[in-house]
Amino acid sequence: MSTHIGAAPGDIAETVLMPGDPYRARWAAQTFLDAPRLINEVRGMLGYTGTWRGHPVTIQGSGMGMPSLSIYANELLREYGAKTLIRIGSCGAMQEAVKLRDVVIAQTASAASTPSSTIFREMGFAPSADYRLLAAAVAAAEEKGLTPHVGGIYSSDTFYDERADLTEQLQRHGVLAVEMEAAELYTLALRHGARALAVLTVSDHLVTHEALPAKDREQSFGDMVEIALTAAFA
Ligand SMILES: O=P(O)(O)O[C@H]1O[C@H](CO)[C@@H](O)[C@H]1O
Ligand SMILES: O=c1cc[nH]c(=O)[nH]1
Repeated sequence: MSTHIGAAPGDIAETVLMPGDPYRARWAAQTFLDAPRLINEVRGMLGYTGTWRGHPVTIQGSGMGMPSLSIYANELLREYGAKTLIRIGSCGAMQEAVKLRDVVIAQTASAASTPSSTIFREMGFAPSADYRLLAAAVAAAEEKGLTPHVGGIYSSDTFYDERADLTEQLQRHGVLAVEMEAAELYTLALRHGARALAVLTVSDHLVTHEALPAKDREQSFGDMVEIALTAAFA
């Protein structure tokens, strides 16, 4: 057990999928894993371990925002020996060409600050995905007949953003989508010699103002789960 995860040491796989929503963790485990079993419910942050095509996989909720993700990712990396962490999250599209329900694969994640920012002092560190995982995820998406958007995303500290000027600058620089965890996940994985990637589905649109209901965010983003699983074992 770690401070925030109640699993026994051998109960967590080296490959961990991390949705923000603990109920998405439950849905994904029950839908895509064989013999999923609950391995964590501390604070209601559900985690399940099962197998996918014979490979052990854990799906553990991260909560919303980088401080919460940082707690779970740190404990998974330091105390449970996780080696591959793939975020499966929702996001808000920032470009007109990125449509509702499209898949976004994050090559880089820009942030104004992360829980790791203080250790870099004056340095603007560039959190980036593991290249081979990224390439495998793109191939897996294309194999499914999808055309994923691949590029930079923005990991924000706010869902209800008040910085229209910042959004505009990020859009000018081609940022595809906004979410709230990937930059810290990438930074922690790089620090601990692990692989990380964020495979996202568009649930909101910052240009058209479309938005999907909560149930859809929890239970309808199956493509990104299958892409993440396929990439992890490619
Ligand atoms: O759907 P999840 O994975 O939680 O991700 C996105 O949704 C939450 C905000 O609604 C934030 O956590 C953001 O990153
Ligand atoms: O951070 C997020 C996540 C989903 N949708 C958004 O608009 N922002």
